[in-house]
Amino acid sequence: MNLAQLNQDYGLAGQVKILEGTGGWPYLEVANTQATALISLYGGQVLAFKPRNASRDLLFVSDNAYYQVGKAIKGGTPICWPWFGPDPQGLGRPNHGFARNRLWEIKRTEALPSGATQVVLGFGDAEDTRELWPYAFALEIEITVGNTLALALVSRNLSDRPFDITQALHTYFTVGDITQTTVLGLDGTTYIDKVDGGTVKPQSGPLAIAAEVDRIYQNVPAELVIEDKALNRQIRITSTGNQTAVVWNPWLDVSAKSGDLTDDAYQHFVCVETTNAADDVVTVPAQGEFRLAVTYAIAA
Ligand SMILES: O=P(O)(O)OC[C@H]1O[C@H](O)[C@H](O)[C@@H](O)[C@@H]1O
Repeated sequence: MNLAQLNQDYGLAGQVKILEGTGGWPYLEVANTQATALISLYGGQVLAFKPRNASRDLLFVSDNAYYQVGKAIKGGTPICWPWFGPDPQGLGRPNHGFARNRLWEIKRTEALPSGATQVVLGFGDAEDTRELWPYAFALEIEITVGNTLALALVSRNLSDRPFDITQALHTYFTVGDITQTTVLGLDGTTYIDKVDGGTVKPQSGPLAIAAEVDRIYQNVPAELVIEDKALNRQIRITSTGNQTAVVWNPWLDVSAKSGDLTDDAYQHFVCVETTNAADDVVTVPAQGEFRLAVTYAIAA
């Protein structure tokens, strides 16, 4: 990949620089008056986002993350697409689909009048995707770096028949101390408990995390909040296009067994994922599109 050419085509003076980074592929370094961010072309994912007035990054990236073609980067904002979780047809295709395991392209970059910077990445079907999933598509992620971080995942169906997808914006949030972290907004919903054989259970009150948590929450509201007492901040998650949200923390045993997590990693992050998961399947009509969007705001 020709970095000089990428910078000429997509660099924005004082806002966007394209550099080669870990793994040997290009990254976009965004810096504007409101925030800084680091975006990897591999996976099409944001690895760092810090508003100018924030003391800690919004996002968590594992110290043991893989930066290897064919593997997912553990941290930031991975994209699970065109399915969430294990292969829905049990054919042995990769967990969470193929979007997080490939290089994306830069589609456009723009300095917005608000002072924020927008970066749009995408990729479409190719021989290897058609072997895994037999549809023509164009997938784009619109990333807006400003006082908040906004993501919109747009799935375009270029085929002449509908397709079904499940998907996730599988974001890893930095927390000061998981034992002093709660997730608000889920009270009164039900969840599929993946650590208890998929039993459906009611949620009552805030979600405190004191063991492995892997849950698909159903009929979630548009706003969820991570309350982080140790860092003395809240992360407000506002989404559209989803009826489900996944909360995941691996806790000690799973962290210790995962090659791309340090043993104590679970203490420092929680995933609150904006999803179309379980029964929240999206059908994208032939030649149609679907938009899943989320905004993350840090509040004191
Ligand atoms: O390790 P990964 O394939 O990245 O998956 C990490 C996690 O993603 C989601 O949160 C799923 O609900 C979990 O079951 C899974 O363990």
